Amino acid sequence: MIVTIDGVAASGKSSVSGGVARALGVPYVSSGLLYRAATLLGLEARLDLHDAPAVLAHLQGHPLRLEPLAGGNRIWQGDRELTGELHSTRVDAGVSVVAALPEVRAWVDAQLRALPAPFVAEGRDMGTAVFPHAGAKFYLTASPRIRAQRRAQERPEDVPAIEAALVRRDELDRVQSAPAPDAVVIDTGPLTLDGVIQTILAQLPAQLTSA
Ligand SMILES: Nc1ncnc2c1ncn2[C@@H]1O[C@H](COP(=O)(O)OP(=O)(O)O)[C@@H](O)[C@H]1O
Ligand SMILES: Nc1ccn([C@@H]2O[C@H](COP(=O)(O)OP(=O)(O)O)[C@@H](O)[C@H]2O)c(=O)n1
Repeated sequence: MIVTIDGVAASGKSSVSGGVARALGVPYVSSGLLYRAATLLGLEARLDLHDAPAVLAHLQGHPLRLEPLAGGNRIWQGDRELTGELHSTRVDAGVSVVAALPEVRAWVDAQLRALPAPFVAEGRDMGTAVFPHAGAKFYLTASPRIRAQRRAQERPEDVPAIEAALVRRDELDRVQSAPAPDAVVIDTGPLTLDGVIQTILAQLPAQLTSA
């Protein structure tokens, strides 16, 4: 059983996926961490992030391991844990460039498809490209201002700067970030985190919640 939760930047995907996954007793899978880790490695190696062969060769030489736990995902390169370094402003600024490289997307998709189900998968294209046969699909939205206000709790910049960066990233991510035709779209703006989680749980097919 796979449930997909896609959506725009800072719409609540990872917090909501964690809550849904805990309620179902399964792990969640944060696909964005793989793109973020690929970006961090590329920045550290001073690669041109537009250079697909260079980024891919570097990834193949420095394999990443995603640990999809219900309580929060962790990601490793060899013995080094990268998780705490992935939500910086510099990774935010570079990640959409790396995520636009088809070779990197194919590499990430292969990592994700190798994970053992059941799980909740969150990202941009979980319900469209990666797991089109998922048992239930959701897509989260909220206005840029609300998302920036939420993210301001986690970043040093002020709300207008965060909002501008989110809008720019939404634009760069637009190609791979569209709701699946069979996804339920949820505007999280007027809802609490728990409200979003309960909305999703209430819409899951009975066979998923009893599995
Ligand atoms: N519906 C909501 N109401 C209030 N805060 C929320 C809601 N959803 C998410 N948040 C908060 O917004 C921030 C961004 O959420 P996060 O799960 O990291 O989003 P994403 O994975 O889409 O980037 C977190 O601080 C989270 O607690
Ligand atoms: N399935 C995915 C997940 C993330 N991404 C890319 O990775 C970036 C970071 O995604 P994320 O989900 O960790 O971060 P937020 O957008 O939630 O801040 C996105 O801006 C996309 O460029 C993607 O292209 N496809």
